[in-house]
Amino acid sequence: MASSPLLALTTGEPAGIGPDLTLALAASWGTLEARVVAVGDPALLAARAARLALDVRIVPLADGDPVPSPRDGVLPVWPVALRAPVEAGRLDPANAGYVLETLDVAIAACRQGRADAMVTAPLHKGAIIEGGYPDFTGHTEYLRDACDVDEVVMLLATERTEPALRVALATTHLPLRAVADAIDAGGLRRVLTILEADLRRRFGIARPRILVCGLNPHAGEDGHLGVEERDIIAPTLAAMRGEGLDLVGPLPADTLFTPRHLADADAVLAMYHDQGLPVLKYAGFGEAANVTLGLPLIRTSVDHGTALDLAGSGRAEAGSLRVALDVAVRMVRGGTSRP
Ligand SMILES: NC(=O)c1ccc[n+]([C@@H]2O[C@H](COP(=O)([O-])OP(=O)(O)OC[C@H]3O[C@@H](n4cnc5c(N)ncnc54)[C@H](O)[C@@H]3O)[C@@H](O)[C@H]2O)c1
Ligand SMILES: N[C@H](C(=O)O)[C@H](O)COP(=O)(O)O
Repeated sequence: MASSPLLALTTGEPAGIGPDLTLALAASWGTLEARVVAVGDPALLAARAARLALDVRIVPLADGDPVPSPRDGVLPVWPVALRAPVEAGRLDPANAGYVLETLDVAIAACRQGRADAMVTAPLHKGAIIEGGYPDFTGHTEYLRDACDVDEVVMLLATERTEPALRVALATTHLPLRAVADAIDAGGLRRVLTILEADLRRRFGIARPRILVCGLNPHAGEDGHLGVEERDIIAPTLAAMRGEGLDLVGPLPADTLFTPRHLADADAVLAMYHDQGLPVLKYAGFGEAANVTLGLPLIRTSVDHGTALDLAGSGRAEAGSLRVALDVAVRMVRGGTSRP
């Protein structure tokens, strides 16, 4: 029998809730149809397990050791050494290099065929930047550069809604002031091309219908409240419709996210982070996954951040990490129409 998919789970910011959530899942893997190897510091994980009173045995693996099938109370680990001691809830930028090394280990494993997908627990962007990586803006952009591709697309998805809600972003981690300048026809075309292709390839949707938000209030009000819809978004959508894509818009974002529009949509493309993600998180926080499209590997993540206020408390909820693992398994298996 073929072995189940192998997921490399990076444990994220060591002072945050990533270690806690990883351990909570390892205490009881449930119906997970995959093997999981955590990527992180074994001593950190053992200390956090003790603090949380979780009965989880940390099993560091050496290069080439097989990753066993999941067993409750056992967490296999590909070891990466912390750079500085960790106190739950207190950031130390000295560990920026540690966090990035966990990503590098998982990326290499996926690219070399030693893992089928990577799943990432949250990191703290500010701590990475202050730790000596001033250009860092997030996993999404780091993966784009590490995999040497020009463009990637951030998509968050939840099944808590009916139908499932998937929201992709035309721009990711940018100051709001820079958003309008970042929207151009070439970039929008690249994002839509990746989104449409990966909805087919990774999610098994034969002909995805994508709703596209305008940038400005009321989608620019015919050019009276902004010109990006008239000059960039509408012409790009028209051209790509002519190439066979099922694109609707640009629609006013305030009413796009209503049941009438969403009923037959496979995804929404929002123009910027806080146009799309608050809606997705309002609908599905704790039961959503973040997926990076356009990569030569599969990467999923949680829908939340490092929650420093909860680290080490036992009060962080592992629902989104569990969804991220399940979505990765489905993507490895060649896609599904959901989520
Ligand atoms: N995938 C990722 O790596 C990722 C995702 C989002 C945010 N971040 C980063 O995390 C850091 C903190 O971001 P933030 O404060 O905006 O968001 P956050 O998600 O860390 O916290 C927002 C609120 O949600 C709560 N919360 C978050 N996760 C929870 C969980 N699993 N269970 C229960 N409550 C939870 C927190 O306690 C807090 O009240 C930032 O550096 C941000 O960039 C990383
Ligand atoms: N934009 C994401 C969210 O709000 O959930 C988050 O910042 C994570 O981004 P990366 O996966 O690029 O780190």
